[in-house]
Amino acid sequence: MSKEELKRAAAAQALAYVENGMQLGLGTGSTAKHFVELLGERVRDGLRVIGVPTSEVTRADAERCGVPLTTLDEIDHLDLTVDGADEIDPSLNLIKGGGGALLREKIVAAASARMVVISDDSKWVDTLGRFPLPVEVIPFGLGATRHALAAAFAQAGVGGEISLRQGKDGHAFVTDGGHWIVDAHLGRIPDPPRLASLLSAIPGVVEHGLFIGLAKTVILAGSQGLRIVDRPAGRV
Ligand SMILES: O=C(CO)[C@H](O)[C@H](O)COP(=O)(O)O
Repeated sequence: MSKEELKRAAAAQALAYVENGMQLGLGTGSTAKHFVELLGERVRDGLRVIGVPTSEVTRADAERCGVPLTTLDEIDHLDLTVDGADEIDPSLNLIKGGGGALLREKIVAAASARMVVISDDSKWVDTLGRFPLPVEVIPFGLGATRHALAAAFAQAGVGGEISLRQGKDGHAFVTDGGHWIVDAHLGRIPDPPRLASLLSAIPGVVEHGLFIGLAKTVILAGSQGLRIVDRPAGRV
């Protein structure tokens, strides 16, 4: 199976968690796009759901696929969010934000009773950090924010280069919220919850790509088939 087929297989399995009448968070990225397309097929067959997209790209995909949409202004909670991830560890902590949608993705996941992550099995790692950690920042005061980030990384016992993400036009990549993203090349994050708290305390940081304790279930598709992993009880 190709990587795209694996992603689609994981997305198809996530449909098993969808029930009639549900309010759904719709993730961003190539794997989440498969889910939106498959959900659209079900909607055309009569499934009644309403979705909140986590990015403008996903909004356009969902509209194209005929999935009815709302916002977290009109409703205040979701039953289920289905989203991809860049890395997943055995405690089901995640790195997200490779596609630049981490802020809306985290708001939507936090408003959901359940977050199901769909992925091919290449994203499963023993320790988070090989994938550069995205941090969404306010453009104002970037130098000071970078300095504070470096201090937080040192305090957490990690270190590495911090780079400002660039868009296809060669300028700073701008998120749907009008912010910038820096990617921190840390290699290894031994204590993700501690690093997450340190990053959240920095004024210029809008949000970071560590998703701690949000994913309840991960559906991994690999050459041997599907593996469903639920978060171990009591683990953050
Ligand atoms: O966090 C994300 C976007 O901000 C994506 O879920 C993540 O980057 C995975 O994307 P893909 O499914 O394309 O590998």
